[in-house]
Amino acid sequence: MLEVRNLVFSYPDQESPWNFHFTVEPGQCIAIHGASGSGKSTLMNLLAGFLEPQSGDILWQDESLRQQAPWQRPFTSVFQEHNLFEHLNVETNIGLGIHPGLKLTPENQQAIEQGLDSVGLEGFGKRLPGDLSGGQRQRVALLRALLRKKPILLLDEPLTGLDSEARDLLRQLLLDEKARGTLIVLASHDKEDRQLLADSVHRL
Ligand SMILES: Nc1ncnc2c1ncn2[C@@H]1O[C@H](COP(=O)(O)OP(=O)(O)OP(=O)(O)O)[C@@H](O)[C@H]1O
Repeated sequence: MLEVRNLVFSYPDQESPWNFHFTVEPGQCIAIHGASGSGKSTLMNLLAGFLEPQSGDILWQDESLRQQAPWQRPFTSVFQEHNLFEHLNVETNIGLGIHPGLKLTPENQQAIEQGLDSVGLEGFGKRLPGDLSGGQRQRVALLRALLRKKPILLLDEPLTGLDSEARDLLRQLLLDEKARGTLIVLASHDKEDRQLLADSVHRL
């Protein structure tokens, strides 16, 4: 279980701090719902370890993550910026997610190829991110996150701006991922995404 226990955080000069508190089981999706500026991305950054809370704790399988660096935590994330390396092709960007030293096995290579097919990007492996559309970059970032095989996916508006075909494809991919036991924390403005994917909603 993922337990976010009274996680208190405020930016300097902020009047009232956030206090995030919820639990989620493996294989379930919690949607983080709130107006623009309500703190969804802030919560994602606290979970991922990019921001330090003032108090409270994050527990995964009863173990505190507070002292763990971002790379040690059980999360993989797709944030709005996508963070693709512009000078490296799609395959290499995804490969770096699987193995930071790019020591990829033939099985890894095959998973990348099959993964590109599954997100509708067959044959795009050798392209540079600059030669992709926004929606295609988004799919590469999501595939990279999925292939890292971490137990928890942090998704900040992962399907925004995609056409309906790509959206349906990725929604199904996320449902499959849940069925495999992956826990998903999803920040989304989209009501349909929340209805389709989420088992619970945390309102900010
Ligand atoms: N580094 C920062 N320093 C001070 N205030 C910040 C900082 N980053 C974000 N904020 C403020 O914190 C609030 C929450 O921001 P956050 O990005 O978490 O909201 P959000 O719910 O993800 O919004 P959106 O839906 O528009 O992406 C906003 O009022 C924002 O201006």
